[in-house]
Amino acid sequence: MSMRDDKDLSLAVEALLADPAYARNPLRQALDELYTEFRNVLHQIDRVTRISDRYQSVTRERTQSLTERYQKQLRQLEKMARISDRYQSMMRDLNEALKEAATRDALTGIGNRRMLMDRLKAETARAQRMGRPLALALLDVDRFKTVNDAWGHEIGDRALVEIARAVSDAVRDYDICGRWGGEEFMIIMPEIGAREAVPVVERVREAVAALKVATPGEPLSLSASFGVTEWRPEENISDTICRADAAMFAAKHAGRNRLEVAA
Ligand SMILES: Nc1nc2c(ncn2[C@@H]2O[C@H](COP(=O)(O)OP(=O)(O)OP(=O)(O)O)[C@@H](O)[C@H]2O)c(=O)[nH]1
Repeated sequence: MSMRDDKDLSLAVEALLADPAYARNPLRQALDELYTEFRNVLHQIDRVTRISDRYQSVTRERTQSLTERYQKQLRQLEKMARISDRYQSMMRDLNEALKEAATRDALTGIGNRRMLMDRLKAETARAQRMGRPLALALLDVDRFKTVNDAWGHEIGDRALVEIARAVSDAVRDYDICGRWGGEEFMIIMPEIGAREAVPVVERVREAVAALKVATPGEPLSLSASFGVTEWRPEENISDTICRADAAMFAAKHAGRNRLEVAA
């Protein structure tokens, strides 16, 4: 029954009940009771409808606010994930830079003593595993104190930079060179023994001797003494280094600008 029918029926029933002509009609009492019951039912339906509407609107609001909160948290999480990604990539770059700084010599730009030690460990392990030889050379610049004394520390530094470049350029692609400390450099030569290392080191010696470092006066010539040896299977790397050092001192005593081999 539509709202309109409902209203018309109510009006009709009320008119019938109010009409004195039907006051004694035996059906009037039953109609009155039925009508009262009908009004009560209508009233209850109305209440239930209003409660249901209110419940629906509360539920809608709650769902909406939950969705909003969820979206907000999602946005915050996305932002945090972006920040974390950026932070991680910064940490990676920083790590790389630190690693680079920790293994590079600040003055000459070639590897430092730490890099040399790392590579020595790796190369001896590899030589041991593959049963291959490994040669090592130590280079000490001759009378370097006189360079500093005559031209000052700055020109001394420039000379070291040029020596580092000359050594790097003269060795083979797969050789490893670095600054061992002060005016000392090391060359690690995988896959060859001391005897085969001689021409390589001789080339390095000639390259250093050919350098002409600019000074306010005459260009400065330099030379270096070399000790060459090879790693013996099973031996500790510090023993190999000691042997190369002793050979280098022998080269100094023999007149400098030369190499000595300790097989
Ligand atoms: N300019 C400069 N000089 C350095 C550096 N590191 C070490 N030296 C200098 O290198 C010189 C090494 O001198 P010595 O060990 O006495 O030996 P040398 O004069 O080279 O003589 P021999 O080794 O006997 O041929 C010292 O004067 C150090 O101050 C550096 O980074 N820059």
